[in-house]
Amino acid sequence: MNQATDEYDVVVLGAGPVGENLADRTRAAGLSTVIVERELVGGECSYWACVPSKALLRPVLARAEARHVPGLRQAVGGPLAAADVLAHRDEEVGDWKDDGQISWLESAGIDLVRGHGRLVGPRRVAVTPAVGPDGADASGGEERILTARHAVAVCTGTRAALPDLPGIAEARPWTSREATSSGTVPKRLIIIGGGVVASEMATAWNGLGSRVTVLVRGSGLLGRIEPFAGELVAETLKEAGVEIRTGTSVKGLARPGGAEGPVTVTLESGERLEADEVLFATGRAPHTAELGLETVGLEPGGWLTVDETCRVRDVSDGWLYAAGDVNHKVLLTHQGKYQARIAGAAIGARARGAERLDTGRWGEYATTADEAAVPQVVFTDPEVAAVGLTAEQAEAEGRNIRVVDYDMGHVEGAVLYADGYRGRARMVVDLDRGHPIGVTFVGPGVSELLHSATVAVAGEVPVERLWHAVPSFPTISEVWLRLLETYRG
Ligand SMILES: Cc1cc2nc3c(=O)[nH]c(=O)nc-3n(C[C@H](O)[C@H](O)[C@H](O)COP(=O)(O)OP(=O)(O)OC[C@H]3O[C@@H](n4cnc5c(N)ncnc54)[C@H](O)[C@@H]3O)c2cc1C
Ligand SMILES: NC(=O)c1ccc[n+]([C@@H]2O[C@H](COP(=O)([O-])OP(=O)(O)OC[C@H]3O[C@@H](n4cnc5c(N)ncnc54)[C@H](O)[C@@H]3O)[C@@H](O)[C@H]2O)c1
Repeated sequence: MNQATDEYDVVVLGAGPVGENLADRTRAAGLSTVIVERELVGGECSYWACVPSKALLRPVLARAEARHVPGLRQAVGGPLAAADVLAHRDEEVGDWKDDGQISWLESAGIDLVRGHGRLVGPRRVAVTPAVGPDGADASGGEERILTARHAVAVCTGTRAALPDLPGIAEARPWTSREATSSGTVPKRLIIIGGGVVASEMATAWNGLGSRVTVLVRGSGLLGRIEPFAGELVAETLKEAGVEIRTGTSVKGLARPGGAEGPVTVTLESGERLEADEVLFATGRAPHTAELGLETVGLEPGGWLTVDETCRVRDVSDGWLYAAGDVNHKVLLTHQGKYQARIAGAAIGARARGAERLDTGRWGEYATTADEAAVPQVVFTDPEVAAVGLTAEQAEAEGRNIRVVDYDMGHVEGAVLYADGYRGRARMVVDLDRGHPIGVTFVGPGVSELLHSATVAVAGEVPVERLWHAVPSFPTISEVWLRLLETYRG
């Protein structure tokens, strides 16, 4: 194999949203930057995760809301036009082609090398030909060595983690990839898992016409969020016809009739369930097994542990960074992009010779929000929007807290938004610090409310000052006023 060598200031591995943002920031800092991608520029998020899932969910949620608006509900009683929804999803992912993203890379002055990248010693990356999504060798056939004067940033993301169950390979289960890219609606779909992917995909495919059964190992949905959120989502899913079985474990799978035949799932109890497809929504595993980590003294296959600037710990000279899903701090696109902005700026500052960076709490070069103020919207019916700590997490940290709950069905803006509005809000206040450290909303239309809570939590806005942040009448945001009134008594 031929070998070509190129030198850059920064080499970024993985062109998902995080790699793209990191490369953008190092370019903005005046550093020559190359990005290596083995599949599609734009990453999992653009083609098999955030974007297609939300394209599938939008009509489902819009219809659910419209069904609660008097005068409108009669117009939206029928089924969704599934073929149109799937076609729109295909458009949103650019038919799984990355031309648009490539022109953006060019406009930003970032070089692209297609292929599988792996470390071959400190500051050195080998890129080997990768098979592109259309089956073609996408790298031009030669191995390239890229050397980095200042930094290598690993932004290689994750893949779906599958449990080791008898028959799982032969059963060819769906992962998040098939669940977000399927061109047909299965008649019967079993979903294994009770987290975010399971809840969103149950909402989407049930809305598109599948008969959905969700098998949850634990006691309910959305275990990392305030319990009332998962409870209301489960209640609404059940009302929409989804079967949810909690405390249920799977012990094996089979697809005896081959690819076209149904799949059988055997439960620990011995009961067998049949479906046309089975989706495993059982978490993520990092893309670090074939990254050459052993050549720089790190264990391959695990999550990369980083400091507050996203610099990988235990690598001498501090030239290796890891941002986004791969460092396991927070598996969310917006938070990975936040890490990318901070890591990119830190790489730039260090390349300019800065000796001490402000990495203190909320400092310019510290990813403090990863610990204190992570926002997340779950696009279920109803939506869930949460930032910061749950009451349980705050108590586990030993915080002196007060928890304030409010039934959003009593907020005039919510009453006008949807007939029979069901929703709840919770604010967790740190009594020693005097500001909210966690806020959770569940209810129709709450996603756009979340940023107000994120500003309050990240800004550490005192409760007394929030009293002067007047929400408009009659919006759902008046829930803030009700929470504050309840807090004050
Ligand atoms: C179904 C689903 C829905 C989601 N919805 C949301 C949502 O609504 N909002 C949200 O914030 N988050 C959502 N997420 C999470 C989100 O997708 C991830 O947090 C995000 O994609 C992480 O970005 P990343 O750039 O770190 O990794 P990725 O998006 O995974 O990108 C990594 C890139 O690196 C490439 N790569 C890997 N190894 C190599 C290598 N050795 N050489 C070259 N290239 C390599 C991959 O091909 C890929 O393009 C969702 C996840 C799933 C599964
Ligand atoms: N809207 C959003 O923000 C959004 C949407 C989708 C995904 N995501 C992100 O993607 C990540 C992955 O989502 P996910 O739902 O796959 O993971 P998750 O960690 O949220 O949930 C995994 C679920 O699978 C269960 N599970 C794990 N192993 C199992 C097994 N062997 N058998 C049965 N159940 C098992 C867990 O108990 C849990 O309920 C999340 O961290 C999430 O932040 C975000």
